[in-house]
Amino acid sequence: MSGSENPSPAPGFSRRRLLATAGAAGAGGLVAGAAGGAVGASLADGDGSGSGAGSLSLASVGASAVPFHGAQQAGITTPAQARTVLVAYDLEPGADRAKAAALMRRWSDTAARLARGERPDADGQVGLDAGPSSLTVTFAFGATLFDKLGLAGRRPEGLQPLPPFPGDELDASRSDGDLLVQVCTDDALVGFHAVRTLQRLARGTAKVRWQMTGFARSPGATAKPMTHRNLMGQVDGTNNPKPEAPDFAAKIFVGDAGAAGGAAWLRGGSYVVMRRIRMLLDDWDGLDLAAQERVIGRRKDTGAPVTGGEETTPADFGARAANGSLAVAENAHIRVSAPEFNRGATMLRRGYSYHDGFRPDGSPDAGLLFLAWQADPRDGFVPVQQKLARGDALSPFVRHEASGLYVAPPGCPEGGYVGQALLDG
Ligand SMILES: C=CC1=C(C)c2cc3[nH]c(cc4nc(cc5[nH]c(cc1n2)c(C)c5CCC(=O)O)C(CCC(=O)O)=C4C)c(C)c3C=C
Ligand SMILES: [Fe+2]
Repeated sequence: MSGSENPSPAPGFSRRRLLATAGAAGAGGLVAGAAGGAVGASLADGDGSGSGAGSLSLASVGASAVPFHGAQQAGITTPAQARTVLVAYDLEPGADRAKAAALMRRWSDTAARLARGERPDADGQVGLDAGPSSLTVTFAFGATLFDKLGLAGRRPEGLQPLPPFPGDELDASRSDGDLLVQVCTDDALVGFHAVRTLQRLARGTAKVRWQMTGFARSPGATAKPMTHRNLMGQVDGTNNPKPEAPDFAAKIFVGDAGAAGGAAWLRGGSYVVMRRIRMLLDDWDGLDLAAQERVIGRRKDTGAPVTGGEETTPADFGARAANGSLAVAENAHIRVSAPEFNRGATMLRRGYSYHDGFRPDGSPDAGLLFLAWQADPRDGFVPVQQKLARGDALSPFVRHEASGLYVAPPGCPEGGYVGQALLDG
């Protein structure tokens, strides 16, 4: 049943009591846009004003809602929420196209309802009390799904296995998968609730292959909205492509060329590369500040290029130090990865930090769940990673431990479901 057919709000969370307030803060230079608008609601007071004695207001973080339906799926250009759970699924043996289509409809309907703050059927009540907390659920398909469903002829050309890269130490059991579900939210309990609900709905059709959990800054944790910091302490996301740039959509979403052949269903979709990248933080901590800044080519405190200015000042890649050497080193991460040195290769990086305890040697099992969205990985992640793996000053401090390439269909309208043009067509 779709959300529009059964718009039952969570107790104490009626639409009537939703009051528009300020917009959510953008992260990584992204604007909140329509999908990032926040709404505030009062749960316990009678008139919805939130001002009654003893009343409790649902804070803007909890009440903020991101629409599920739209031309593109939410969770791609949405400013990064505080939490993510990535869950990859494999189809159960014998699951055919009809079963996969039914699952995508169940998942889409439920994700839309959860994103509005409504409770799913047969709810375990974990989601009581909280608002949607900017929940987004984003669905994507791996190459193996097309083969298993007899849809090899409609597999888009960009969905080839990623080539091996020098230095890869990939764990197959935490890589790939027929389906990827990215759940993002500002509240961990809301995230668990969504993940658990979707997993229950998959029974009989798909089973979990792997799961990873990541985190970013919580809204309000910094004095003003700012680009996130990663676990190495760097400001990370500064030079992401900006949604307002004229070529943004062409670089990030699949256009006519990428939707050629049997892949017309993909127009408006996007490819996502997942890399679980462990940071060798004990080694990194052994570098002094100047050396750390040389590795990236940016200052740690402000995120500004080492050639001067502020965070958003373009790096001066031609500048030389007093001794004549390049100010942004030949192997500095921003020089090796920048679009201007990679034939314009562009991707929207929307990664999350992870920390899964400590390894037997005492080093943190921590790093970056790197997630990069692009119109075609052959013109985005692949050439850039080929270069980084060979000549990036950051490489000695990171290990790529898991990998996946998936294609996210375009968004769906109310009454439709994600992937419908492929699975029904
Ligand atoms: C293949 C693509 C990339 C991988 C893998 C990658 C890993 C990685 N990056 C950082 C930290 C930073 N990256 C920064 C910039 C940056 N990184 C990539 C690509 C990959 N990074 C690009 C395309 C860019 C933008 C370059 C530019 O145009 O200037 C930065 C600087 C700030 C920013 O612009 O975001 C940092 C810091 C880590 C720690 C990491 C692996 C763990
Ligand atoms: Fe990077």
